[in-house]
Amino acid sequence: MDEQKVLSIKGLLDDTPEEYLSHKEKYENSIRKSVLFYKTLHSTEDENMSVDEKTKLNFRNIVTSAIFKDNSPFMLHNSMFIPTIMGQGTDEQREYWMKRAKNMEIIGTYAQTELGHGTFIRGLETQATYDPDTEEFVLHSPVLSSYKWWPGGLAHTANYCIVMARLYIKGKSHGIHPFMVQIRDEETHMPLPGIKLGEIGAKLGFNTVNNGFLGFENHRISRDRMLMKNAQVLKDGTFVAGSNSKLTYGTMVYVRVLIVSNMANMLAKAVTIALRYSAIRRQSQPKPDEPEPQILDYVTQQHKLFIAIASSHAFYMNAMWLWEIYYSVSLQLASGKLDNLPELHALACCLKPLSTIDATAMIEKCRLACGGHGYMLSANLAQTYGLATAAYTYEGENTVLLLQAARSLVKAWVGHVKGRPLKGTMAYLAGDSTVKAWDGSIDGIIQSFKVVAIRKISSVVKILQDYEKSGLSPEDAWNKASVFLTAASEAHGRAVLLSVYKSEMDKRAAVLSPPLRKVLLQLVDLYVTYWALEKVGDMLLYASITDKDVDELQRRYIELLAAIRPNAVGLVDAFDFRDEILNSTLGAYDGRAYERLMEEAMKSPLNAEPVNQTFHKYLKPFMRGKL
Ligand SMILES: CCCCCCCC/C=C\CCCCCCC/C=C/C(=O)SCCNC(=O)CCNC(=O)[C@H](O)C(C)(C)COP(=O)(O)OP(=O)(O)OC[C@H]1O[C@@H](n2cnc3c(N)ncnc32)[C@H](O)[C@@H]1OP(=O)(O)O
Ligand SMILES: Cc1cc2nc3c(=O)[nH]c(=O)nc-3n(C[C@H](O)[C@H](O)[C@H](O)COP(=O)(O)OP(=O)(O)OC[C@H]3O[C@@H](n4cnc5c(N)ncnc54)[C@H](O)[C@@H]3O)c2cc1C
Repeated sequence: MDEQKVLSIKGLLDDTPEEYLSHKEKYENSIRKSVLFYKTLHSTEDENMSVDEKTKLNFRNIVTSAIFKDNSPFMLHNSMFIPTIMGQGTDEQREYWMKRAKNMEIIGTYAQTELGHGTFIRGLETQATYDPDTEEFVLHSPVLSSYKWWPGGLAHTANYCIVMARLYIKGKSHGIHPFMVQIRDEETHMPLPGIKLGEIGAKLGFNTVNNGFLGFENHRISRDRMLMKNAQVLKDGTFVAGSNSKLTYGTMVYVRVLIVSNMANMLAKAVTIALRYSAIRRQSQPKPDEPEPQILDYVTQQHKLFIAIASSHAFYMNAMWLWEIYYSVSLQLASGKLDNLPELHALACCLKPLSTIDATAMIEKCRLACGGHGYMLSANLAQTYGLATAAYTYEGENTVLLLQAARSLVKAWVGHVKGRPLKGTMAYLAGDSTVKAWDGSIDGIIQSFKVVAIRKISSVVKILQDYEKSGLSPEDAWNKASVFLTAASEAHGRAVLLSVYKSEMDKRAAVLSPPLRKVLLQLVDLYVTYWALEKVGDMLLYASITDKDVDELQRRYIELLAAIRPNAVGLVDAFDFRDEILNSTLGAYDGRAYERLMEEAMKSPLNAEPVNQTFHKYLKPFMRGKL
């Protein structure tokens, strides 16, 4: 990614901090910058790109979107509108729409969630009724709850959008399908007739993404606006179903994979800020005859921050591994081979939740590790948290996705018990389900996490079966057991995260210099040891760990923190974020945090004058008893 080129764009960086702009000004400023950015670095994914190039592009989009401190109103254009055209359009539709979308002749978004439904896609109420007489679809929002609600860029930015709507033909519902809908006039940008648009209001974050609402009043579109790669409606209204109704959910799988790499990037940003600040901040005097130490020398500070470095590496390695699987399954789907789609879906339903749960918690921990200055918006930690925590919810709320993964794990386990072979990332479920004696090596601990997953999956299946034997319906049994179903999915996800991180690092270790290999493998060791201590209950229950082993693990963990300390600043410098991307008074490379805090403070509009006009208008009369 040519950051120099991006950062050389005049006007891209803010003179007035966004914090002091109004809600409306923030949006307008973000549009201004997005246009500048795209004009200079306009690039989108090309279907002929190699896996590596595609992944770099996704990373590039993620990194560049960081410039905005919040996300761009163009975000959905890149991350969902274009991927949906690519994944759901016929060759002809792709040919036409990809050209317009890539050239930014049109700006799109992805409108699926409604005021009344987000998780339950099969409950979406927006109607697309086929009229064979005119060969058109009539889009209609029958009730308020059917209004599209949330899509990024929908309010004032996009002039087209993918609408996920329920298809009706001759009164019969044929499920949810994607429709390309023009929502604003390309010249005037006015909403088209029968279309109501607006903004949903201020949020915890994402305040420049222009999330909006969309309602239809019998709005007509031509038949060729249904994206018909996976299912078709013929002129006479004949419906031709796709090979798998879930193929229309394909964009969500893509974004879930993208989110894992995005979490690696977000966490890397936050720990760079917090760790650099911890290297310059001195506080307290544990040794009376010595100067105040860097707070980075407090082991508790190392405990808060070093796991974030290792986790960012772990998410990155898992994301690159998952991208390979995504692209190979996508190629298989293109040739009609569907049998690896369930595994990809299950993996994305584990890794998206775990990476967002961990990243959100660790970004907040990075903020908390910076004391009062971490609470300043100019530190850019709160905003980073706001962006990350949104990913807990969007693209499939985490609980819901973990339950989806549990569906696959339960099916795999029941099949295994009946003698059906297990494959891919679930093959280990056929392995040994006991740990005779604790093995504290990295591979031994990873094996213990696999045993924990096996035991949690097998025990929750037993709970389900007992409930069903007692007369409960499968649905009620499932709901009753759902807390432990999500726990089983989390255990599987942990086992995958750990084993992929280790194996991907091992692959790379061979080409690393010995000093670099040593440091990176220390991070793997730290990650595995940290999680063994975090999940010590599971280790006691299922992995034969003794109190002596725990004591040994704790000492190893402390030694690892000490071993990593000398390289800690180098490890975050290696993320190679430029100051403009970090956008943080605390994280700048030169370490001049106090000067930057003061510089940013002086940009507050309140500091433009020594006495604010409210003194004469309110305070003085009030203090003189005259109000
Ligand atoms: C200028 C700079 C610009 C920079 C631009 C780029 C910046 C990029 C930065 C960051 C990257 C990320 C940013 C993305 C931003 C996104 C914003 C948010 C968008 C959204 O949120 S879009 C809406 C997302 N909504 C959801 O995800 C809804 C979640 N719900 C569901 O997915 C489904 O309802 C469900 C899966 C929970 C249930 O579906 P359903 O009821 O139909 O199915 P079930 O009965 O449960 O299962 C049946 C069966 O189907 C299988 N199944 C389900 N889903 C899938 C799937 N997706 N693929 C394959 N198979 C699937 C399921 O396993 C069952 O199988 P079995 O019967 O068990 O065999
Ligand atoms: C910042 C942001 C950006 C977004 N951008 C877009 C966008 O561009 N396009 C778009 O279409 N959507 C977008 N969304 C919407 C997002 O996809 C939905 O918010 C998400 O799918 C969750 O749906 P919901 O909000 O309706 O919550 P609900 O589905 O109502 O869920 C609410 C809560 O109920 C519980 N719950 C729900 N279902 C189950 C279940 N089956 N089992 C157990 N518990 C359950 C969970 O605790 C869940 O958190 C965005 C959301 C956010 C926050």
